[in-house]
Amino acid sequence: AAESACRIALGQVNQVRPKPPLLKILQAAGAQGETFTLKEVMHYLGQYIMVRQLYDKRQQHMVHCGGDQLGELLGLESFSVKDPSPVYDMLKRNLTSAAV
Ligand SMILES: C[C@@H](c1ccc(Cl)cc1)n1cnc(-c2ccccc2)c1-c1c(C(=O)NCCN2CCN(C3CCCCC3)CC2)[nH]c2cc(Cl)ccc12
Repeated sequence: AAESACRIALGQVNQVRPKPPLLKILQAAGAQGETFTLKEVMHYLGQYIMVRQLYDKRQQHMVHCGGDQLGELLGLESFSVKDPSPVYDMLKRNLTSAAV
């Protein structure tokens, strides 16, 4: 109890550890370190899409990731940011809890 309270105090909880293929993508978007909050993972994935210009300039909610490492991880050619489920499924496969 004391230790978990300490972790909460230090903001250690809800950190996740991306697996290597996902970590590489986050680092390409400027991420430092090996554990992140889910919010940070989403931020860096968004940055990655922007930097790699993977979003459709005309339909800006569409992401065309076929041929990119992101598409490999998602197992998709394209997806809409309006339907985050494929991204959450990918994160379930590529994040481990860093709590321990
Ligand atoms: C709600 C949020 C979201 C977040 C998670 C999910 Cl699974 C879906 C949706 N979202 C809404 N549009 C986007 C987006 C759209 C196009 C290009 C880049 C990001 C995002 C994404 C963010 C993000 O951190 N978003 C901050 C504000 N965004 C507004 C859109 N802005 C751009 C839109 C295209 C034109 C340039 C600005 C960038 C900042 N992170 C993501 C990561 C992925 Cl795997 C997919 C999409 C996003």
